[in-house]
Amino acid sequence: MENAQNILNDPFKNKGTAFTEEERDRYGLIGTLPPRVQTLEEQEKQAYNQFKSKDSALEQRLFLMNIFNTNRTLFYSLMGQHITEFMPVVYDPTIADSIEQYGQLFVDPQYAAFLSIDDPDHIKDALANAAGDRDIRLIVVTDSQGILGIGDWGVNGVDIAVGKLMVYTAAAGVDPSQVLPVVLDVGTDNQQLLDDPEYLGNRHGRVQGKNYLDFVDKFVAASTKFFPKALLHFEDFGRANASVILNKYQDKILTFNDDIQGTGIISLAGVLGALNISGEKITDQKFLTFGAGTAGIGIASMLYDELVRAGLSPKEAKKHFYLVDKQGLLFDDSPDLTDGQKKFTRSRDEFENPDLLNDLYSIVKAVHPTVMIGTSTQPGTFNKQVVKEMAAHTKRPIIFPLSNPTKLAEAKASDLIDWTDGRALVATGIPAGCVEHNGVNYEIGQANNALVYPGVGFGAIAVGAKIINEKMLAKASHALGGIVDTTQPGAAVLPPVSKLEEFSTTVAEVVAQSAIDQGLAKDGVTDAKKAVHDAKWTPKY
Ligand SMILES: NC(=O)c1ccc[n+]([C@@H]2O[C@H](COP(=O)([O-])OP(=O)(O)OC[C@H]3O[C@@H](n4cnc5c(N)ncnc54)[C@H](O)[C@@H]3O)[C@@H](O)[C@H]2O)c1
Ligand SMILES: O=C(O)C[C@H](O)C(=O)O
Ligand SMILES: [Mn+2]
Repeated sequence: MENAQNILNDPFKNKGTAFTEEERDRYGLIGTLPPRVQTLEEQEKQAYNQFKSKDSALEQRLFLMNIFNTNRTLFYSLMGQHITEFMPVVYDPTIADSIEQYGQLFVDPQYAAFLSIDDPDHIKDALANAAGDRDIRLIVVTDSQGILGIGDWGVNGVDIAVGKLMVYTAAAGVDPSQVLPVVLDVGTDNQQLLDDPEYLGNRHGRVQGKNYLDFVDKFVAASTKFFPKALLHFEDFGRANASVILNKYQDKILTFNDDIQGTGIISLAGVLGALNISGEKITDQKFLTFGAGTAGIGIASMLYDELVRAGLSPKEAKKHFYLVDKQGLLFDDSPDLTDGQKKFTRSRDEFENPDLLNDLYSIVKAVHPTVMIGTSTQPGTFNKQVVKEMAAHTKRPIIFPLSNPTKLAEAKASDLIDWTDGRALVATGIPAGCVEHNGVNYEIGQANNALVYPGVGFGAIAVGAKIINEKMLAKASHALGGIVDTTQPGAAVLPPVSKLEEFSTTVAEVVAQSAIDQGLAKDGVTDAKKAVHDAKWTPKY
């Protein structure tokens, strides 16, 4: 007979007061719980009332994490019913507050693996200890150098790995006992953390260069060996490392970079949705990406691939892009270009006064973009002057301020609608409420990779895909961008979070089908829908 406390303390097995009398007898639980047996529905009601009684989003989050830590079934059942309300609490933007205060708020390691660069010989042990006897199919790993837009948060970043995995289960139905959050603690350059007596990570600067890359390689080797069926999802690595790691591994193992690829897919989906509404063609658009880092380059690359798929030559496709970073508009001879940026630079002789193209307003005035996407971490930069200038030269300006969390967004949805008199087609990184303008209700799509990575990853895992490639990503974008109700005035460019579970299944199915069609699925898997259906976990006792 199992020890009662082992069951009650195991969030994957625990049902709390919902253990039936027969189960209490079988598992040696008699007398360890109050006598009344509750249903899942009764537990949910009581938990939801407690959730509602909390005064702040952070307190709500801490309460929900308490349930997560003790009973995964109850947590996900509750989240499934209140997905729109819970997403901003469990995930972005509230997750940013919990990351900043990780040491102060710490109560539970949440089954994560903490891998220390000071102890590389124990990578295997750490992974094995954290996984226990669980059959791991999905790993979200971060090194926390670029957490959302808030920068380097050292070991605290483990929360983003936990949070991304929560969305995987809530959205797509990944079995929560088959996931592993991992943080690579390579030190931190965040002085506030280094000075904080309550900081729980390695107290030294970030290890970089060869030693860092060797550590990442060791982690990849160990995790692919131990968990050969698992997808390795990279999250919030720094600008200098994210694309290097993706390029190194994307053709070799089942891996995915959310900030590059997930953000690329959701942005393309949003653009396709917007073009469905405006009736315009993608090949007629001029794209300006403001903040040409990990996400900005991921977005430009995904849009570029779409233009090529639409029939443009690589040379013509490239002409549709204008990348802006700290240096201003990026030219062939701009200093400090990253490899990703070099693919999309412009020539100075295209412009009358290239030396003046240092600020967003001047650039918008010179370029007349039709699509403007912000991944700059610079709040308020899509200001009235910039937006009015853009809107003066295009009928339906497509404007996506994507920087997270809330305090870093390039603009507020309501301002964009106001300044353009309802003409802008808007999506934001964080959730935005409906905007009323001149009697029309404008629904604002959320262009956050959370709307798409769960379906992509789950589809790939469900059919045992060998890799994730461009064709699968394109299928995911089109599946999402196609779910827009163009008949409704003020329609959103992306489907609502309330339907996250439904469209995550759609995305998973198209990705799974693409893997099968390309001969990249596991032998014997021929039916994508069935594979996705069979793999889906539902929160039930
Ligand atoms: N909505 C989403 O799904 C989503 C996904 C990924 C990232 N993001 C957000 O995008 C932002 C950037 O993330 P990232 O991972 O690409 O970070 P990053 O550091 O790789 O890129 C940020 C880029 O912005 C540039 N930048 C900084 N100041 C600037 C300025 N004044 N003008 C122009 N460019 C400037 C930086 O030089 C850098 O190239 C973050 O806020 C993040 O939350 C959103
Ligand atoms: O985490 C998010 O909300 C989206 C994205 O991955 C980000 O880094 O901002
Ligand atoms: Mn991210």
